[in-house]
Amino acid sequence: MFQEVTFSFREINFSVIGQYVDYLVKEQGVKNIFVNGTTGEGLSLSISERRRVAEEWVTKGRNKLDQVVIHVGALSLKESQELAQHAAEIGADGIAVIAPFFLKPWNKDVLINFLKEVAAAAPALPFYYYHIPALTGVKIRAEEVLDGIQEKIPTFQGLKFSDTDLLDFGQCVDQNRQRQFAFLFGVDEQLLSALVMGATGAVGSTYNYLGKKTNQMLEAFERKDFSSALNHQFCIQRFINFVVKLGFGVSQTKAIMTLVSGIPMGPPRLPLQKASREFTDNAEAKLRSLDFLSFNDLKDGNLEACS
Ligand SMILES: CC(=O)N[C@H](C=O)[C@@H](O)[C@H](O)[C@H](O)CO
Ligand SMILES: CC(=O)C(=O)O
Repeated sequence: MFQEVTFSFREINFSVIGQYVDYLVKEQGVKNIFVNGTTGEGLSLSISERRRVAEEWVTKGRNKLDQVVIHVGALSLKESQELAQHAAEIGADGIAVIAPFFLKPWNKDVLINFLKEVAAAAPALPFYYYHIPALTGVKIRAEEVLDGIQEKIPTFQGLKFSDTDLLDFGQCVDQNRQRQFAFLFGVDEQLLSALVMGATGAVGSTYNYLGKKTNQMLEAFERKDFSSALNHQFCIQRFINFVVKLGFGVSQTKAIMTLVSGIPMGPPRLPLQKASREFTDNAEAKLRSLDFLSFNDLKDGNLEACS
């Protein structure tokens, strides 16, 4: 959600967050929000911007959203603690932390020591570890991180797992069956497989615009209608597979969010670059042919349509 100010710098447009809360709840059926993570370019924001974004989501989401979890990971432990404490002060429902990714923890114990210090700054808030090895470069397996974590971090509540290693994910679930952890899966195109493995929820970028579709898949899974759950997953895959081939990342996600919601997300911030017009046009055509965007003039005889 950035507003173009000059050619080289973008400021956050806080004023659309309230509108976006209503959009997510009403149009996408999304009532749990993960703030300042990957999609929100949390690591590209200043600390004061992160504080303001968090405040805006918590305030505008009051009585509308179920949970607002703030990502407070940072390279500086001190900054991370400041953000954790701030999340507690504003009444957020939880905090999440990625592994520090410049000077990196080299083993599980060191990573836990870091996470523990952040969690201690918000001792009343549920704590989530955000595992995203492809972006942090910290490849310590989540299953190892979770082993004994509650003794070190009493507020530990769950894992946000953004990786395709379903052996690791499955073992996280299997080894912690007696504990009431949340296992939140973060690879949207594989969510159904993760549900089978025991995922209890999902956090992902595509739920901004495929939330409704994904909820249909979750409902089908709940009623054990696996063939329609699979149809929904395949529909979602068709779209993601298409955009992945065009080059898909946070910038492109932002363009699609603007397109589908009609609420201007603005361009991303450097080092990211705005998605090309060509990308957006192609993505839009695909969304229409899959019937993910309404007023579809291809409806009759459209074999690809998903709904
Ligand atoms: C790297 C990244 O951004 N991961 C997101 C969540 O963690 C996902 O939601 C993906 O954007 C999505 O699965 C599409 O590949
Ligand atoms: C998509 C997601 O999980 C994130 O923005 O961190």
